[in-house]
Amino acid sequence: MAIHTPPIAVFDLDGTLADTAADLVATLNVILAQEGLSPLPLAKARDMIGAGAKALIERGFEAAGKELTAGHLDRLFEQFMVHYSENICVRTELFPGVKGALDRLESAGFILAVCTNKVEEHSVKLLDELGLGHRFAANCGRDTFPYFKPDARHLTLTIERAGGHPGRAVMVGDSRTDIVTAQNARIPVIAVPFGYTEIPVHQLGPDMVIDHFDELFAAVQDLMTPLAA
Ligand SMILES: O=C(O)COP(=O)(O)O
Ligand SMILES: [Mg+2]
Repeated sequence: MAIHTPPIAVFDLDGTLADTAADLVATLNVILAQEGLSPLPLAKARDMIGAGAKALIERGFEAAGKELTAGHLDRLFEQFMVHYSENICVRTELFPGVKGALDRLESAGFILAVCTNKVEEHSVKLLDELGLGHRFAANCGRDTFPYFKPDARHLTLTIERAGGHPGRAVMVGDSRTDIVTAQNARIPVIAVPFGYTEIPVHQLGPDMVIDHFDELFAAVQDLMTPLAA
């Protein structure tokens, strides 16, 4: 690795940078209603987020007691993507402290990137609407590469595209998918406990858990100091 390679922090999007559940579940409920099924409460459906929109539809229909054929799922997925794109930032908000934490990392010379199982177009659109579009050197979705989380290459290729190096990287995420991805890539991972996961994140083996973004910089420093030494 070049001695001057700047450190990089890679963020998951849904449940990590932004609380997207209300808008994702609202779209899911439009699709369920269209199929004659009752809406799912937000509290029940939020933990179904994290493996992409298709998985969310599958999990939603399973919870509503209806099986889908592959063709039917594909058609509903198309409809979901159109409706969600038009309603991507109605109730979605950044989690507290995100902007300050990004500022802190940037002023310490970190490259910032996003690695999400949202499709890239939606990730770009949402981060623009949240006023963060310009902050990330790479914004890589489920369809950016032929690989997606938990495949380590989604993360390592995001790092490469952003101009970073896996040996000077840290991942921040909210789910088992993120933790496994980072572990597969041998990159340290910090978990946030306020995202979308049925199993509490501290039980999923992250290197650290932070309760608020105000704690991120210190956690990153702790994890990366030995790497930088
Ligand atoms: O499930 C999704 O839509 C994407 O989730 P992620 O941003 O947590 O990877
Ligand atoms: Mg997530």
